[in-house]
Amino acid sequence: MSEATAPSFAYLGPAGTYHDEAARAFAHRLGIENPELVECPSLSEVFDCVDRGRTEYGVVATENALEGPVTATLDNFAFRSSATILGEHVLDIHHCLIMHPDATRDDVKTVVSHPQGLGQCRRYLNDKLHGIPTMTVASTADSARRAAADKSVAGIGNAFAAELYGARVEEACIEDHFGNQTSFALIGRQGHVPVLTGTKFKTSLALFLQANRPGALLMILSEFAYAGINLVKIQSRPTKQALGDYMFFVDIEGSTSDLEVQTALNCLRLKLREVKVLGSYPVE
Ligand SMILES: O=C(O)C(=O)C[C@]1(C(=O)O)C=C[C@@H](O)C=C1
Repeated sequence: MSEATAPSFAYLGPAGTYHDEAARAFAHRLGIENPELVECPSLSEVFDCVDRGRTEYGVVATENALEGPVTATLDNFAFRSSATILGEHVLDIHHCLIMHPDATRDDVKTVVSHPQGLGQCRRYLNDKLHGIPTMTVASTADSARRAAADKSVAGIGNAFAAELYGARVEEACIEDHFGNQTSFALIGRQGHVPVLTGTKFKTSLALFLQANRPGALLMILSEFAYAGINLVKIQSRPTKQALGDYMFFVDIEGSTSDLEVQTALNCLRLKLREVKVLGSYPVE
C-alpha cells in the first residue's frame, strides 16, 4: 500500500527564512506533522506553485510592523494570482548580525539581506556599521549562507539560519524596535475549502475603481458603514496604469458567509470595476 504524501507548502527559501518558520507554524496549526516544504526563489513563484497546483499551500509575508506592506505580495494578489487566503500568522522577528565564523567586524565590507531585513535594521546599520555598503539578496537565509562563505560579507537573519549554514551570530536582536513582527498569509488555490476554524473572521478584498473621481473612496467606505461593517485595514497601491492611479486593499471584520458582508460586496460590485475577494479566514 502506498503511503499518502504529506500536504505541501511553497515558501520563500532557502531553508532558514522567516517564511520557513511561518510555513512550519501553519503546518503545526493544521495538525500536519511532516509537511513537504517546497523552496521558492521569490514570492511570485510561491504564488505560481499554488495557482498551478504544484503545492497545496503557499506562505507569503503580507506586512511588517516597521516597514509596512510587503508590496510583492500585494501586487501578486492584485494583478497576477487567483489564490485565496486561508489564514494568517504573526511571527516575532528578531534579527541577528551574521558573520563568517573567523571574521571580525573589521573584515566586513558589505552587509547583505532581504530588503525588509535591511529596512528593519536601518538605524542599527547607520549607528553600528556606518558607511558600510548594503546589498539586497533574495532572503535573510540567503544572506546567512553568503556570510558563511565570505569573511567580507555580513548577513541579517535569524539565529537558526546562521547555525544551519555554518556562520555565527555576531550580535542578536539588532532590529530597530523590539516589537518587530511580520504577518504571513496561508494561501491555497481558488476555491480551496477553509482549513482553519475560529470564532472571529476577517475578509480581505482588492478593490478597483471605475474611474478616479471625487468621492470614490468615500463611496467605498460608505458601503461598509451602511452595512455596519468594521474596517480593519485600508491601503492603496498604484494600478500601474498611470501615475496617481490607485487601487485599494481593504480588510473588514466578518466573513463572506455573513449577510451584511454579502450586501456590502453586492453594492460595491455595482459601482466598482472589480471587487476581488482574496479570502475570509479566522483572525489569529
Ligand atoms: O528573508 C526572509 O527570511 C523572509 O522570510 C522574507 C521576509 C519578508 O518578506 O518580509 C519575512 C519576514 C521578515 O519581515 C523579513 C523578511
